[in-house]
Amino acid sequence: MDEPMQALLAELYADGVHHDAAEPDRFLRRRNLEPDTAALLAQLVRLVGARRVVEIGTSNGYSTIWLALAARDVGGRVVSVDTQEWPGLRQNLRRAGVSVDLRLLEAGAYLADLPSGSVDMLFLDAERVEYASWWPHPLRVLRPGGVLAVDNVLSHPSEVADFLALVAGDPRCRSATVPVGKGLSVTWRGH
Ligand SMILES: C[S@@+](CC[C@H](N)C(=O)[O-])C[C@H]1O[C@@H](n2cnc3c(N)ncnc32)[C@H](O)[C@@H]1O
Repeated sequence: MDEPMQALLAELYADGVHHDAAEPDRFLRRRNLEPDTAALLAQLVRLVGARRVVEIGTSNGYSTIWLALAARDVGGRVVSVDTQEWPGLRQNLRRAGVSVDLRLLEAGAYLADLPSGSVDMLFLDAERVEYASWWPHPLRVLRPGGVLAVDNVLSHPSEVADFLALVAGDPRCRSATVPVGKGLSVTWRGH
């Protein structure tokens, strides 16, 4: 990544931390991904060669930019889903020079409508307690060999426990928790 892009991402992240510290309402905080987690996620996109990347939880586009840069490296694209469009989102994507397919939808409904096996990498970063209610679609939409990544599994274990138990109960899944940022669960979906 070149220096101007590194500087833009550092600026967005610092601005988000500053914004969130002054915002008492959790639902109005940007809650951007930690930079180390974002870097790992982006590298997974490249390693997997994930051309069809879906992100659940766009916020103002911080993690989306990381994912879109990586997807572009492997000739892919990102669809990012959120129930609302956050101030500054389109401007941030424009500044980063990335093109992303934005969907203003409830994620459970979006995933339920996707064809089976149509996604190479799915990243969940939304309201964690809702994930289990989206089952089986988060796994169904992944192609064999695809990857499911879930943030906050160490910071909010009880909120993701039901969902991770569903994943663990599927014999096709091989999962690992990476102690980066707030804890990233990474699952490989086998055949
Ligand atoms: C933690 S923030 C996402 C942060 C973002 N990934 C980043 O790193 O910049 C969570 C986002 O999920 C969205 N969200 C919450 N529940 C959702 C749902 N059911 N469907 C789609 N988006 C949802 C919220 O509006 C919010 O923007």
